[in-house]
Amino acid sequence: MITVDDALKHLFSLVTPLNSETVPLKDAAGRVLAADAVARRDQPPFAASAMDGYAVSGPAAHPGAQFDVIGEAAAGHGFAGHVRAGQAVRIFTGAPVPEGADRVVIQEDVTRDGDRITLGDNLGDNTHIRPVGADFKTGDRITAPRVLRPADIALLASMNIGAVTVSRKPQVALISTGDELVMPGEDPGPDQIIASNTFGLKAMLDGIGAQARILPIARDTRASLEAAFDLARDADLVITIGGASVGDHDLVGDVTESLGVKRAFYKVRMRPGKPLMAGRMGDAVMIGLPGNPVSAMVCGHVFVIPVIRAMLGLGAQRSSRLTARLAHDLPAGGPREHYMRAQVDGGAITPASRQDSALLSVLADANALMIRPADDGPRKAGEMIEYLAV
Ligand SMILES: Nc1nc2c(c(=O)[nH]1)N[C@H]1C(S)=C(S)[C@@H](COP(=O)(O)OP(=O)(O)OC[C@H]3O[C@@H](n4cnc5c(N)ncnc54)[C@H](O)[C@@H]3O)O[C@H]1N2
Ligand code: MOO
Repeated sequence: MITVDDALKHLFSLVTPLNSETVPLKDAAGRVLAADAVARRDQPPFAASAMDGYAVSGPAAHPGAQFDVIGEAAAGHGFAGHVRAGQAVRIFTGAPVPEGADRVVIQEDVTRDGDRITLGDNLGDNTHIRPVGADFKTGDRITAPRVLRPADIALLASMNIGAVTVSRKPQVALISTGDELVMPGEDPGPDQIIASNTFGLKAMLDGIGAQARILPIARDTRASLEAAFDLARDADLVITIGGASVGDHDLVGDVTESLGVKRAFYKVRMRPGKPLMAGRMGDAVMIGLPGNPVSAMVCGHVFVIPVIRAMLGLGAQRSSRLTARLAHDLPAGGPREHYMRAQVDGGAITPASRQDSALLSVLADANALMIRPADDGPRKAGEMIEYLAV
């Protein structure tokens, strides 16, 4: 059995980052920017008023000063003339500040009588003008790689970038294996249960920028499993679930081997998730996840998410760990690195009382996988311990 870190290293060595494609900006949220985006203009492109008021020459703006209003500047419609001594231009938020003016006095500080204004007593120092390029300048860059968040999309739009270069979405084929499984919504026989793992994993992987496809369930025969692999031919990542252990009906290892998969490893010193395997299947990475539902989801967090991120060009890094304070004492741990379903609340972490890897309800109640290193000694309440947020 190898360690989690070594298994991850093997997995990363199987990954080649995917190529890129160009997508319209409106479809780019959550995608990974694959080439720097370069601003095509200054923003604002002109000195702009930040408030509704009157544009005047700054030095003349003192309490009681009077000006003649000679025109108007609105957003989208600037004032063409020049503002001279004793003159003001009515101005609105977002409008270009006219030539000769370098200050906007907000309308709350002005009394207007016909076309004449008088400034009030509390003018302050703020010019209420946003200089050219205050937000960004032509040539400013958003650097790749970067997962595009809504704020990035708004910034790209403002830079007048209508389409962006992003990493292609990893295509993932998810194959459940086992005669006991039926799809959600179907009518299970007395010895059957519902396939849950492919659904949980699709949700997890689609959520980080992959495109996962749930294939028909492979039955416990070589022919059925081979047919499923055939359907997965164009995937970047082929994931099987179940059939990975040592039972008589656990066929994934045998079948993948006969299909030419060179196994990079089998079995990891972790709990849950021990019977994990991985290798290369043609151009694709193949990962065989254990069937127990919590094991499959934990392996998704620990291994599959980092693999997808590496394919997206985000680097070869394990999932980021946080730390929390143990809420109570723990007895010594076991020989495998243990990802315990846990609750983090106000900085304190409490592992669930039941840790059986079949219990999806416990996983759904958890917001953390608390990580106990292999052969961990007893722990005291208050000690800091690492976890993955889930
Ligand atoms: N003698 C031993 N038995 C087992 C060992 C072992 O070392 N020696 N390891 C145990 C561990 S740990 C795990 S994890 C399981 C994993 O076994 P498999 O990967 O072969 O998984 P299956 O036997 O096919 O299924 C296990 C369990 O999970 C259910 N299952 C499978 N696929 C799905 C799915 N898509 N959705 C929902 N549930 C699924 C399946 O019905 C079984 O109940 O082996 C232990 N045994
Ligand atoms: O490793 Mo199994 O995955 O402990 O349940």
